[in-house]
Amino acid sequence: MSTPTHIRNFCIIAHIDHGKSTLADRMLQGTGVMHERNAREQTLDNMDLERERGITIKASAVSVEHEYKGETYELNFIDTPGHVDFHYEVSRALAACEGAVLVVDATQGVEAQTVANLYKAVDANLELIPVINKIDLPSAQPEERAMQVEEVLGLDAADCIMTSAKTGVGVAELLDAICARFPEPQGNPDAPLQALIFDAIYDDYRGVVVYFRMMNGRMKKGDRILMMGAQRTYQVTELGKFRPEMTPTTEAFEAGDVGYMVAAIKTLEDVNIGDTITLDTARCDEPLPGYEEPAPMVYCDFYPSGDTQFDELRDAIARLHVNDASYTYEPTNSEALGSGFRCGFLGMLHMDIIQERLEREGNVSIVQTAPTVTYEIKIVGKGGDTEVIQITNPAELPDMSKVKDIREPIVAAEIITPTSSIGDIMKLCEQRRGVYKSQKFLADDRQILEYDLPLAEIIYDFFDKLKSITSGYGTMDYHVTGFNSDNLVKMDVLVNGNPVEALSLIVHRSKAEFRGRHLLKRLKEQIDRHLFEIPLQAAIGGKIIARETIKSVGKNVTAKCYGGDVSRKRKLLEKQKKGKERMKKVGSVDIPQEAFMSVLDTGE
Ligand SMILES: Nc1nc2c(ncn2[C@@H]2O[C@H](COP(=O)(O)OP(=O)(O)OP(=O)(O)O)[C@@H](O)[C@H]2O)c(=O)[nH]1
Repeated sequence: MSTPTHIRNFCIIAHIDHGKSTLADRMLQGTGVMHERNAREQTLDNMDLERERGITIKASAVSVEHEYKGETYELNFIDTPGHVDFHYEVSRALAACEGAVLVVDATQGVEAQTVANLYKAVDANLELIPVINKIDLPSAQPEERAMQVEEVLGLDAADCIMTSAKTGVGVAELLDAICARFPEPQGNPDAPLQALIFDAIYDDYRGVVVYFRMMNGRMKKGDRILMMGAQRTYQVTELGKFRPEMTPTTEAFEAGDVGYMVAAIKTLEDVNIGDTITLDTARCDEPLPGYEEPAPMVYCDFYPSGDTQFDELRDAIARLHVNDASYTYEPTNSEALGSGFRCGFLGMLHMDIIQERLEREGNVSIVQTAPTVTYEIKIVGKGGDTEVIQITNPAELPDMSKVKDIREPIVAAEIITPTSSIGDIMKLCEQRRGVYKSQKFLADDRQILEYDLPLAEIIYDFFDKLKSITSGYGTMDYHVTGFNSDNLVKMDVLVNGNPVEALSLIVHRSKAEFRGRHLLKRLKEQIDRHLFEIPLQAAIGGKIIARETIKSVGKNVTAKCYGGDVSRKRKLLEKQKKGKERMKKVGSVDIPQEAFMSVLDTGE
């Protein structure tokens, strides 16, 4: 393997869509790993879902060689996601690197996640190279953006490298700067082995494939290794590099190297991202610091639907968890919906992605319930003592006579918006029970607004609202700071007289009636007419606050096609069949998947 003086480990960070993945691809071409002709677009976004959505979900690693001043350097780089839900992936990537390339779109400038990711890199003590990308675009303002990088981020404007990931301009200069400016990895190859697990995937044939960064010592094929957290030993059967496909090597890995390892690991729990690998025979004293466990913010239930059995869903969830340990799951049982899993996610996009990956990669069909946040509940125990419990499901709320206080998670939000939208954004924040903190002028007629907001008020549609108010220019970053009590109540929803726990939610009292009425309207649209009339009711503590009725329908649903149009009739039947695959029966009423998501539309 290369000597540490000629290794550079770095990651690429940026606000979403500023061009990280495209730039990473260009760098692969620039180092001759891929030829332009046969380059598949976005090589590193290798999940189908990533290509379809045009976003990076998982960090991915690649090793390339680059000639600089007549010498060969090995560059190990990790592409990271930009969306706020995937900050956790970014932090993980940073811990395996000495440097970070910070990409800023020359047409957009510094955005909310540019700032957030920069802070993370600085906290991790990484050297930074700022890059102004997309300079080929007519609206690009590279010099102004470089000045903004200096003024807002405190990095030297003169250090910025101007690139176009589209045309390749500046990419060679960037590769040279990486060799020249990023420090070589520290670490002692003669010390006991310490390797950091920064990612893993499950392969049906080879078991868990572990992605790791060597911090100290050496590792080679045949070594008996110990996973320090799990306290399990394994024999390494394959070591390799990402070029960008996994490519086995027979050489030993040394401090500074990045690669993957196969060791016939079939027990998923034995591999924990952030854990330290050492040699079984010459163990290191201490594991590496590892990662801070990310706290899930949003919870929902997954139930098997259609042909999927509970066991199949459990296996799919456990397997995907190896690759993304940031979601949590535990079995749950609902009277109405049967056996399923209560799962926790880092945000709404994360939840969507996991659900879609489970269906695609795990081949299961899922009915998902409405997402909610965690609540802290102060309850009065037996002898009058108070106790605080956390619930992740409104259905778990204890009897209200015992509840002293309901507290909800609060986030500190940083919103970057054009000055022209500032009034409307403030109105939106106030409507969402936000508390104003500060306002700062940024540059080129934009402002940074800081608000404390209840998480429950922003997870659903806040981001869409922000985008539409600012014609797409507003961006936001946030992190949870704590819990606050407020006038919160639980709202139950009854379908045909049966309370459906999966539809109940905790809302602010001042909004309960409005939300209840709106939710029932949406449910009425989503639930098909049955042979009988279905009353829908929203209630707080037994008191009905809103009601709607779904009228009954005759037996033949196709009757409304007036007999004539055969293709339309067929389409309607097909639609019904498809809908049924993702349906849950509550009492005698079929509730489709969409109905469980009705709460996402707050109507505000
Ligand atoms: N004109 C132009 N377009 C670019 C350039 N770099 C990237 N793009 C385009 O910008 C869009 C976003 O690029 P990505 O590479 O997916 O951005 P990203 O930062 O990886 O996005 P996430 O991974 O989702 O955070 C794509 O449509 C790219 O084709 C560039 O230098 N010039």
